Amino acid sequence: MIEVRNLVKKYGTHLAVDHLDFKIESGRIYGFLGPNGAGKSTTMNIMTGYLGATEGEVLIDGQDILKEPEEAKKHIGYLPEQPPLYVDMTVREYLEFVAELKGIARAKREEEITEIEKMVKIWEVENRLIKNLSKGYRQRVGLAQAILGFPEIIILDEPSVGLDPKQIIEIRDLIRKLAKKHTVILSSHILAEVREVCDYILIISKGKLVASDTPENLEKMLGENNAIEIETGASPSEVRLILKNVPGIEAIQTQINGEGMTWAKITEKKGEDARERVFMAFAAAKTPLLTLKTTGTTLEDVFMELTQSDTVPEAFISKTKWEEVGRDAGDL
Ligand SMILES: Nc1ncnc2c1ncn2[C@@H]1O[C@H](COP(=O)(O)OP(=O)(O)OP(=O)(O)O)[C@@H](O)[C@H]1O
Repeated sequence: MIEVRNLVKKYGTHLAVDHLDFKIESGRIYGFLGPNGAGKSTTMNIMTGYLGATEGEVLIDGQDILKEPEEAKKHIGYLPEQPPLYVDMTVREYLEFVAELKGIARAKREEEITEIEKMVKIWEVENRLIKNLSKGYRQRVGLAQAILGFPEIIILDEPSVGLDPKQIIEIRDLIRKLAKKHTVILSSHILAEVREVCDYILIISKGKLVASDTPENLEKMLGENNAIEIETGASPSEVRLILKNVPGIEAIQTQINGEGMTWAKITEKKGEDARERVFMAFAAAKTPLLTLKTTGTTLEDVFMELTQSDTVPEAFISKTKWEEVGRDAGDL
C-alpha cells in the first residue's frame, strides 16, 4: 500500500503540489487524472523517489521513500514521461543493463527478460538498436524496464502519449494484464483513457486533490437528476398514462419525432434509477420500447467541473471511501 501524506512540492515560489493526501490499495488500477501542469508528474516523481518533496511523506508498505529511497524503490517499477532509454543499445542490452541495476540475480535475468519481452511484444526487436525503433516500440521498451523485477507497484506517467490508436489499445490491454498481479497507477490528461482502464480515479487540479472515487461514483456524485430517454410507437398521452404510477419519476417531456414515434425524456428523482420500472411498465402495457437509454452526468462533466472551477464541491473530498472499492481481476 502507498500512503501519501500532506505532500507539498514548491519550485521556487510556485506551489506545484499542494498538500496532497491519498492512499493506494493493492491490486487495483488507479488513474491520476488532471489537466496539463496539474502536478501529476511531480507527484509521481516524488512517489517513486526521483524527486524530493518540500513537505510531507510517501510511505510504500510503511517505508518512507523520502528517507529510504533505495529500499522503497525495490517495490516500484516506473515509466516516467520521458523513458530513460539508452538509444545506442539494443533492446536486449538495455534490459540486461536495467536488470543488473535492479539487482536481479544473474541466473534469473535471461529468463525474466525473455518473459517480459514476450509479454510487451518486443521480443522480435530485441536485437534492434533502440534509436531505430518507432515511438510505440520505444514506449514498450520503457514499459519493459518498469516491469523488470516484477515489482508490486507499477507507476506509468502518461503511458500512451504519442501512440497511434492501435498502439493505445495494445498498451491498455497490457495494463489490464499487469493489474492481475500488480498495483498499477497511471497518469493521464485523457479522460477516456482513465475511464477505460482504471478502477479508481484521483483527479488533481492546480496541485490539489479535488476528487477521488470510482468512475461510477464520481458520475453519480455530481449528477443532480439523471434522465432516461425512450422512443416508442405509443402516443405522448399513452406514454404519460403508462408512466403515471411509476415511482421515482420527477418529470416527463414528450415530442413526436420525424418518424412519427414518441420520444420522451423521463427525469428521475435524485438518487433514483427508474430504468427497470419504466421498462416493466411498458412491458405490462404491451407497448414495445424501441430505445431506452440513460442520459446524465458523464465523467467528462465531472472532470470539467472540477478542474475548471475554483470551488470544489464538498462532496468530492468528503466521500472518499477506499474500503468500498473492489475489483474482480477475473473480469479483465
Ligand atoms: N523543474 C521545474 N521547475 C519549475 N517548475 C516546474 C518544474 N517541473 C514542473 N514545474 C511546474 O509545476 C507544475 C506541475 O507540473 P507537472 O509536470 O507535475 O504537471 P503535470 O500534471 O504532470 O502536467 P503534464 O500533463 O503537462 O505533464 C507546472 O506548473 C509546471 O510548469
